[in-house]
Amino acid sequence: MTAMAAEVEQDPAGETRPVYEISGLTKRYGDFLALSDVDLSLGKGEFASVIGSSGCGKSTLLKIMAGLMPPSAGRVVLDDRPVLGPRADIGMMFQQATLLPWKTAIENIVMPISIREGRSAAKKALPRAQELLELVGLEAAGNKYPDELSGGMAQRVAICRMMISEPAVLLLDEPFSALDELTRDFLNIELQRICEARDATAFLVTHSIPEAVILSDRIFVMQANPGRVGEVIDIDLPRPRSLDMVNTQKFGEIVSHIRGRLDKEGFL
Ligand SMILES: Nc1ncnc2c1ncn2[C@@H]1O[C@H](COP(=O)(O)OP(=O)(O)OP(=O)(O)O)[C@@H](O)[C@H]1O
Repeated sequence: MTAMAAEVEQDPAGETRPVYEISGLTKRYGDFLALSDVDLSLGKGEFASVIGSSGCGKSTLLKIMAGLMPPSAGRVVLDDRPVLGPRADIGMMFQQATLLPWKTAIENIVMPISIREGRSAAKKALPRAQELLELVGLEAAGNKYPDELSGGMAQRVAICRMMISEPAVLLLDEPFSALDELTRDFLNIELQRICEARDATAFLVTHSIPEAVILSDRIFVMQANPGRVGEVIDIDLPRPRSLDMVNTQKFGEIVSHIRGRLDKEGFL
């Protein structure tokens, strides 16, 4: 971030400006209370994760944040505008890359532009797509089709597709959980690098405590019945994070603290 951008993004107290503000969020499915009075805000450039037992409402929260589902009560505001439906400034990534098999990698990356702004805008975005491919180390793979890519390569193409619209926020629903552990570790470090390079704000749903700790500035620990934020944990490990940090005492302490919180809620 440049010095000027830093001035714009920080308030006089030095706090990072919130880009996402969620207040009093409640979601009912019929009589079932899935989320109760969730408040959270994300600062510009912050990486936050949400972790919690199965069924505590993580995906529900993410879908509401993405504008894919309305809340029963409460507000979601992104960059001072209420989120009332899907928006170009919200990037999403799921467990499966869901690339179109009949399009090349680079054509898949510009697909969101093509849908929103038409084919000529998508053509103009090709050099930007190539830059993104370079950012994820796939500069030679632009003309490959999805069935010629490994699972890890396909997810890196999906990262580029998410980034092409320069979203203000990235909503990540267990994006690497279907991949083998080595690829997953590698892509987590890649994701950190990309977020830092773009000063992106990210919100990750994960079932992996170490993954949440290695990536996050803050972790929201959710509790179930009804789904709510039980604890917010600041992760003050230095950045950039590296995989060898998992062997440090501090990392171990943070992981066991979170595990203790989740065990009480029936996690694992
Ligand atoms: N469309 C729906 N209708 C009724 N109940 C639902 C619906 N979607 C989710 N639920 C319920 O709401 C609760 C929260 O679901 P959600 O998928 O948000 O949890 P989660 O924390 O993401 O779970 P997991 O970690 O298993 O993916 C669960 O008890 C689920 O059964």
